[in-house]
Amino acid sequence: MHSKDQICHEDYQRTASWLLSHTEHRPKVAIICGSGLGMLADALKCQDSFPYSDIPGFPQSTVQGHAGRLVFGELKGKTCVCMQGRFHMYEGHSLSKTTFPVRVFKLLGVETLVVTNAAGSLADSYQVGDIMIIKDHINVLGLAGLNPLNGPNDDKFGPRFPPMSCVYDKDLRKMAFDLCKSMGVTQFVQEGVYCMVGGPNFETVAEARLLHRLGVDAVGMSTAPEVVVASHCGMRVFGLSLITNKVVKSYDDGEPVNHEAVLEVSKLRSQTLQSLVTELVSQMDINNNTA
Ligand SMILES: O=P(O)(O)O[C@@H]1C[C@H](O)[C@@H](CO)O1
Ligand SMILES: Nc1nc2[nH]cnc2c(=O)[nH]1
Repeated sequence: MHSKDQICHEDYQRTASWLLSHTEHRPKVAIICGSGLGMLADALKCQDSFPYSDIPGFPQSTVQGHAGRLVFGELKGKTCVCMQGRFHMYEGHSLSKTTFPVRVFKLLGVETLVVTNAAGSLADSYQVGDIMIIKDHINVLGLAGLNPLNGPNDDKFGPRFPPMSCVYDKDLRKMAFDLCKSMGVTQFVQEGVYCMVGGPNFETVAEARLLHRLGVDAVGMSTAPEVVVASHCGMRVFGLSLITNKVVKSYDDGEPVNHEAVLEVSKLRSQTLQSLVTELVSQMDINNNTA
């Protein structure tokens, strides 16, 4: 490690080598679980799991609803690695630390990243409990110059100036929507734009109105940096937001949100989300090389 915030290729390599020597799983898909969505990992068979505190170089999870475990295993015969708990900038991590696992996954051989999050809705037609397939994102922090790719570019991962105009894979989005049809759940499935803000406070009414006018459908405090880093190193990306609350856009009514309520709603759709992600991974066109 060079300085507190600067992470070099060897740091990622060291963590990846440690993991490769502690599990025989060789994942092609990585799944990042959002707040209260850690149960996605419960569907993995033949699990090897590691608390983040045991993994050299890994940051620690500090948020309730993020267990802080890396779980390797199989979803319908496809080898995956699942983060039960992610890292947010508001916890005090640098953006390069919050995205550290994504580059480690790349070195493990992961080709597809599935991101999930809990988010508040701005779109008037959305309901609490809706699942939003992420079509695109607005990275407020990135627009303001806070980007995990800041600093010297690591050409071994990707180019200095990566495009971001088609990040969320169109085929996977269609596959997910078709799966939702066959599961009979399209009445609560949406497709929309996710916006990442820094948090940890939820939005003021004026901020909510601004985001709404910008075309944001759902807002949260994560995901965009992970997706930027994954896309930079050539991974295919698929994302889901679970709408846990409606963001208050009025001074006269609306229930102020809190994290406990967010976690409570996550439970409501846990089974559907688990089935959707499992089926999606099982239908993905990936070569499953086991060690
Ligand atoms: O990790 P995610 O983005 O799912 O977590 C969301 C955003 C905040 O961390 C938290 C607020 O309840 O949930
Ligand atoms: N920023 C933000 N993040 C969330 N995560 C879950 N709900 C919300 C919300 O309303 N706003």
